[in-house]
Amino acid sequence: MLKGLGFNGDCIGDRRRFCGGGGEPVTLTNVRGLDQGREEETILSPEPKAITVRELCFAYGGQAPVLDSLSLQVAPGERLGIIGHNGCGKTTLFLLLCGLLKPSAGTIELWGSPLQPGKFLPEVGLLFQNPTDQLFATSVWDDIAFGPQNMGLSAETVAQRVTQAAQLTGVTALLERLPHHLSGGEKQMVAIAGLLAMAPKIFFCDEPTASLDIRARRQLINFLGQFQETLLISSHDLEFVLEVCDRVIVIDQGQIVADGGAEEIMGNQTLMVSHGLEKPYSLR
Ligand SMILES: Nc1ncnc2c1ncn2[C@@H]1O[C@H](COP(=O)(O)OP(=O)(O)OP(=O)(O)O)[C@@H](O)[C@H]1O
Repeated sequence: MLKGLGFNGDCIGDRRRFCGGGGEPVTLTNVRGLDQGREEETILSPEPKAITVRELCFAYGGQAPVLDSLSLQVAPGERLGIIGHNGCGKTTLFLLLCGLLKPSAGTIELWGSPLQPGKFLPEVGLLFQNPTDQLFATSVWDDIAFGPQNMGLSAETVAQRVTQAAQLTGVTALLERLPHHLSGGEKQMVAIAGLLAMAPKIFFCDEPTASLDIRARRQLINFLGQFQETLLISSHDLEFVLEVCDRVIVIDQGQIVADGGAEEIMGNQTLMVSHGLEKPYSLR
């Protein structure tokens, strides 16, 4: 869970600066396909991991470590579910991976380059647990446009990005509305549209189904099912994780205690219970 943005002085900068994106048009299916330079590089040399974390440690303001020598690799295009009991450090890990928190020790690389905490990350999108944390403009259009505008794109390109992102997330009819008058599910889809408008290459979703009803949850599953970039989802909605993610890690006591196929990990009753989790109903 996100405990506000006052991270005892460990938090770096403004969240909107980090909900960045790449330079490509917004589509669910062709974002990587459009990136021909990267395809050519792939032929010449193996593509670096999207995320490489080595011995990552973090503690909030002199408290006990939340993350304790955690190491992780995520391949480009992988869909990784992050599960664990309340307070195990899932949100903290996302904030570190976005450069919003600075590690106490250890290293983080995105596509083979060291992450510099506090630096603008044009290709990383973080969907906050509470969509209200992400919306602040006086119209949905302005909210979705905020990111592309801050990337220095032309007014025409910004308008295109807003239109495309709104279509992809099904919020076109809401574009003139006040974000704070929307329902929880509508806010969530608008927040996603705002991130997509920046064409992120890595998308972190923190508890994305928390405020969604069954229909909106299904819409999100369908949506993320088509998303082709690297996707990391932290959630207590294990059925959701099962549907969207291929791989799952379990975090406990600051470390990854299990890592494998989603069904393999979440179907293991002993493992799940021993880390304060329950086997999803559909795997019983
Ligand atoms: N700003 C903060 N200052 C001090 N401690 C914090 C802060 N934010 C989180 N914590 C603590 O760090 C630990 C990890 O919190 P975090 O939100 O990362 O866990 P989580 O796995 O996302 O939890 P949940 O499943 O409940 O959302 C918790 O013990 C929490 O109380």
